[in-house]
Amino acid sequence: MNVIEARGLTKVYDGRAVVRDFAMTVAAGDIYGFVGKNGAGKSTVMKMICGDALPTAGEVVLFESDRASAGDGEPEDGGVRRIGVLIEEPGLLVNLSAYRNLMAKALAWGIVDGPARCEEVLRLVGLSSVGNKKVRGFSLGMKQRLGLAMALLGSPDVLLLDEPFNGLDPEATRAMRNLIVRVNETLGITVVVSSHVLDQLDRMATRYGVIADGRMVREMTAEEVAAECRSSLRVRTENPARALALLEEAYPALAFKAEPDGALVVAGDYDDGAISRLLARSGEVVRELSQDHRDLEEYFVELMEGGAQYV
Ligand SMILES: Nc1ncnc2c1ncn2[C@@H]1O[C@H](COP(=O)(O)OP(=O)(O)OP(=O)(O)O)[C@@H](O)[C@H]1O
Repeated sequence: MNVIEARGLTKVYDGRAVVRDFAMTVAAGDIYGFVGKNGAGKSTVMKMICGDALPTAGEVVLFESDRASAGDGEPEDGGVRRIGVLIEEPGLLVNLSAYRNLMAKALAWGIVDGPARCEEVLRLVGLSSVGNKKVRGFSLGMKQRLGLAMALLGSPDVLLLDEPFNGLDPEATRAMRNLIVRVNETLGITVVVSSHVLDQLDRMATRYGVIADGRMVREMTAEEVAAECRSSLRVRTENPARALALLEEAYPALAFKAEPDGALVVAGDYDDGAISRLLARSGEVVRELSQDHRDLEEYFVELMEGGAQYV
């Protein structure tokens, strides 16, 4: 089931479209890595999904039932209550304890059995031992985890987390990442997490969406991203045309590209040793045989900068 579907989503601020004809699909169970540069429109999209901002045009369908479309006026709750949100500052009252912050929200939301639920989410995010301490003394990482506890309070089916690693040190970043994976795996909560910390997304995202200039550049699975980033093999021989013919004949499942300098770039599930032996056996003089690895960051920067082909 798709838990979020955005279609033709557009948001205009002060006469400027900051999100344009935007499409996004998040399936149940995903950890959806939402990638984009500063100002690309990530927060605005997330606000439209959770009902904090109304779209100027287009619609967001939650849990496959219609909710917010342009010009609806006040959004109805067609699923918004099933979304937990951590966007920007968690809005904590620093003179109150973590527990009291949670209780204030539990009361405002009319959450049944508030005290037990607050204890439960504190335990979930690893803050039980400091639940009665004032938030004023919390580190940024603890505040972010409390923000996550607030988002979890209403037992959501989906979490929207906007830049949850911002400003966190490596240990707090790891704790936050582990927490996100745990709520996804053990509670079955679908998570949309925006971040430009790509190596963190790389360790948890099951799908990705890349936004540039307010538009969706591409959505893809983690496997598709891994395939794009897989190593390629660069082969330079004395007689490139003959080498290409030999390799194409021997390995029909691989992809070959001829570079302007005569080198062949081999992509796919290749065995570099076998290729080297084949060329040597056939009398081809190999001048270069090297692996070329495209890293994730490089790939996403390419997508964000070259994003001419929008979906
Ligand atoms: N309430 C608003 N009024 C006017 N312009 C806005 C408003 N909110 C966002 N913008 C503008 O919309 C654009 C997209 O902002 P948004 O915060 O959605 O981007 P982002 O991808 O989340 O970036 P960042 O990572 O920096 O938060 C920016 O140019 C921003 O200045």
